[in-house]
Amino acid sequence: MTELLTCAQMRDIERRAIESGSVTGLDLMERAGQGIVDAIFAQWPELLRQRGPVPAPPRYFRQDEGGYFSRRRAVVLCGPGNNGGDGYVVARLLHRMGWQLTVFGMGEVEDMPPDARVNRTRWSALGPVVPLTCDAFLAVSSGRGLADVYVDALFGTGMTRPVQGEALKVLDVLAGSGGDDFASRTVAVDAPSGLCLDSGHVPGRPEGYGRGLRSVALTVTFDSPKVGHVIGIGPDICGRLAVCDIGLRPWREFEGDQIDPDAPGGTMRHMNVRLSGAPMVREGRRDPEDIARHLLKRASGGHKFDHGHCLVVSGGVARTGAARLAARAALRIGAGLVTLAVPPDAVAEVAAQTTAVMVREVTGPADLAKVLEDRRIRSICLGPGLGVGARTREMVAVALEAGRHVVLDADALTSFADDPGALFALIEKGRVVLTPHGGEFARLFPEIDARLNAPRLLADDEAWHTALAAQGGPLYSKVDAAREAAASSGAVVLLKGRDTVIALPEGPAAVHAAIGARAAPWLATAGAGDVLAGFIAGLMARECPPGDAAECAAWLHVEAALAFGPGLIAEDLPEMVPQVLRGLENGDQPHLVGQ
Ligand SMILES: NC(=O)C1=CN([C@@H]2O[C@H](COP(=O)(O)OP(=O)(O)OC[C@H]3O[C@@H](n4cnc5c(N)ncnc54)[C@H](OP(=O)(O)O)[C@@H]3O)[C@@H](O)[C@H]2O)[C@@H](O)CC1
Ligand SMILES: [K+]
Repeated sequence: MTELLTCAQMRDIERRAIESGSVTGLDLMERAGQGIVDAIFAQWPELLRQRGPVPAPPRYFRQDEGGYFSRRRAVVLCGPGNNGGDGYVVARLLHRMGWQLTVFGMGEVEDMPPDARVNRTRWSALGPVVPLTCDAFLAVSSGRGLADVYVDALFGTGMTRPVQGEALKVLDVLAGSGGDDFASRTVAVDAPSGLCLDSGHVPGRPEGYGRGLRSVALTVTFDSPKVGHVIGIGPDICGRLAVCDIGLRPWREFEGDQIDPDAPGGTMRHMNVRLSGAPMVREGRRDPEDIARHLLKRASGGHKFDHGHCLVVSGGVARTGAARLAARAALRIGAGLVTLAVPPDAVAEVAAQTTAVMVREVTGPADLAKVLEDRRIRSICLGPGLGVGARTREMVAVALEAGRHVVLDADALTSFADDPGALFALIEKGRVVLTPHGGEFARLFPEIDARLNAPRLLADDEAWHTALAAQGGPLYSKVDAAREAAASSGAVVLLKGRDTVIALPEGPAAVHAAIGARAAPWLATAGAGDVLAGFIAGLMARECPPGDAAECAAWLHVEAALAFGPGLIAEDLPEMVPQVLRGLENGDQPHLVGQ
């Protein structure tokens, strides 16, 4: 589990650190620059070796700095802010190693923030700063061939608006629009410039720069990944993500697990955005892996009802497959008992295809209410294959009014498209999980969805967002959207995708990013969502709180898919659960994003 930070949170940590007097902004910038250089040599160790006979050092090379002269060449693009400041440090450190540098700069030195200004001035004592233009950039490559490394230090967490002008032209070329492969030699400082590290979008360029999604080789960020590295197109354009510790740990200790709604945006939030599947960096809410481990501990000698009874409501004849998948998933995740509530005409169909799952004939809402008089039923799953319409709405109402833990998926969500407020009015906080995909989310939360998909609309819940609104950024993110949806509905919202976001009505959110070593593209298969809903229902039957159940289910879903591999169909997912749990028991490492 890794904590993700927003840009405002990162700035806040930096401010606290500097205000403490223990560290200066210059120290942090030096550490950042050194971290980038270290990451470059970790990525390309061959660059540490000398290439060919060593030529005469250029005029500005200073032996007294202890360097040696190398044939290695780097082009460093420095922006007008502290991201650029990091770039100037990198240039100086590589120069000290004898590298030949071409350094491009934006803006005037006197307009730069103080630490960046110091480092630009330090660099200027060693070599020129070439004003950044596309022609100048192209001239360097066409004259001398590609450099060994390109450092993109134009904009980082301070990116406030779409990139334009010469910087945009250069970023397009860097991303390969001219046919040259700069990207595989590019290291991005904090972010590929132009990427909004809060939303994972590139303002004004939904497909990124160049000819479409093109990843840099390496992105080096500081202290923690930012939200934008793992959602939206962030994972597509960041390449390998290296996280560099610049000694800020002591200033990121903060209290509580709640968002203070009145706090200015920069105020720290505890574990409010987490990335599942990466190494855990701090204690907080339970990790999905820990929850899954806990599942292994079935009370010995316990009765099946001790592990919860889960009810899955099925659709009619020829539409029972989805509910059967969900029921199987609930059973595999360890619910003691799973019952399928089936309309009379479909009983024979379901009975013929299930064994361990029980079948109960349920004619309609009144009958469902009767079944729910059995207090041993702890959780209910409605939606998969249920059909869209009034009957489903009534069944959902009965389930929600029964005071159990409920997961609503698919048709149970779409049935309320005309009147989502009617659904939200029935939701008791702390008991319900909604699992929409993008389309279902749009039906239930049309206004939030419009903001999410409007390319330049802003989150307005935070002061800094408001302040930046005048300048056009940052973008409203999927995390913002899921949070707002959870707050307005009172339910845990699991907004599906490769970057699944799970938001609790109280504010905390987690991102489950199926990227890197956790990428499981074969999980996009019919019925996979039904299985996810079943996992959540099964976990809630086992008294897992809804937020934990949603996180653990999302994690297990991907673990199961990874354990099976390509060729997976939805039926395989529940069957992989024992293997995944066995792996946890044996202490096997789960798949980590960073691998
Ligand atoms: N926080 C930390 O702990 C540490 C942070 N560190 C580093 O600092 C970086 C953040 O620095 P930062 O805040 O100065 O922002 P940065 O990304 O340089 O951009 C701001 C400049 O760009 C400009 N600008 C923005 N958008 C633009 C556009 N589209 N087109 C044109 N101009 C645009 C903007 O202009 P303005 O909006 O003010 O007019 C301003 O001049 C962070 O990513 C990391 O690398 C490290 O040193 C380690 C410690
Ligand atoms: K950058």
